[in-house]
Amino acid sequence: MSFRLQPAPPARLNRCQLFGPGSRTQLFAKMAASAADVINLDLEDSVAPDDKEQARRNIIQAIDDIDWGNKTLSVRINGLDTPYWYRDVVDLLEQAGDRLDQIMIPKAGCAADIYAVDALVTAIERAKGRKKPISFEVIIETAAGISHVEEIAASSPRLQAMSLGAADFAASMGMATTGIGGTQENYYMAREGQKYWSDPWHWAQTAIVAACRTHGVLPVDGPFGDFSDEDGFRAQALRSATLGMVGKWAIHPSQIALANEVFSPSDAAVTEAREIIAAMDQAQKSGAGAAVYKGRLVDIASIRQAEVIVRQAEMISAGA
Ligand SMILES: CC(C)(COP(=O)(O)OP(=O)(O)OC[C@H]1O[C@@H](n2cnc3c(N)ncnc32)[C@H](O)[C@@H]1OP(=O)(O)O)[C@@H](O)C(=O)NCCC(=O)NCCSC(=O)C[C@H](O)C(=O)O
Ligand SMILES: [Mg+2]
Repeated sequence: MSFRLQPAPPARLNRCQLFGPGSRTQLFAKMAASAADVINLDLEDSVAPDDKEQARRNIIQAIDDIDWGNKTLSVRINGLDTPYWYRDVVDLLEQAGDRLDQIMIPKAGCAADIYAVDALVTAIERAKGRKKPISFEVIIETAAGISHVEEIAASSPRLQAMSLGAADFAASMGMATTGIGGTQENYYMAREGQKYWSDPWHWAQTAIVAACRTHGVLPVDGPFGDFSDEDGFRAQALRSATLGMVGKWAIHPSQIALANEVFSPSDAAVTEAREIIAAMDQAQKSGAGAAVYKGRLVDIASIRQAEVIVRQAEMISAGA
């Protein structure tokens, strides 16, 4: 381990982030009653320009009026290249109550983007005497964002989570696809007449996970566009979880249970993790640095892997 220790990410559940447009008020109570860990009320791309001001008012009212339970409540503001974002921040921070937990900054391109929002939020919090500091989450969804992913992850102590936004990412990168997440028809290897599909999002996801883990931020997989494709969503989510991401967005209620299932360790995985920790405990007591568990090597690194699973299980049972 480096002299500089890897910071722990925020100890909260982030298995599913459910999105809904700020202009569709009839969805808000359904979102609050859902099984998602995080709610994202949207002011950005799911809201038409003519509806932006009304959507902002809807969200400010709903933050105070609706019982959001113990969910993390986040609002996605407009991008810093638009005329809307500063008013989103000012109105939210000046008019919404303390139930608002987080602001999501889309299309983050460099650390200075987060610095700008932080400066504005900090000034309003002080001026208004807001007691609870607002946290941030960002979306990496541009070529600039992925190029500067590490400086963005390190940009502010307010930053808790970072998502990959596959739709805008594909557009910004000039990728030859209109798909949002998942394997793509033309992204394959060919061998002996057979096609083997690969994952075009893999490298961006691993870059995000590495940046997040370096700076104690939660790495999250973004949207999967085809909400009628359960198998496709599950496969994408399983790949993300395997790479170290902690959760995934849902753009439709049908995706919530799938995300919760994939990003919650199974009972068997938790039992195995506890057994590995116990096996290593025994080994260390007898002076050994490694042990054999179910015919395979486990060592001190296995304890750290197992502890990730046990910690996640403990958070789930504490939140249940
Ligand atoms: C995608 C939708 C527009 C579909 O809406 P709708 O046609 O109403 O769906 P259904 O008729 O199938 O709905 C069934 C019931 O579920 C309720 N519902 C629908 N959506 C939600 C929701 N988001 N939260 C809670 N409940 C929801 C309906 O009201 C029906 O209820 P009932 O009648 O009582 O049975 C819609 O789902 C939607 O608007 N989704 C969110 C879209 C969104 O926010 N997009 C932004 C995030 S993705 C993005 O921005 C891309 C990213 O930035 C990137 O670049 O990658
Ligand atoms: Mg986007």
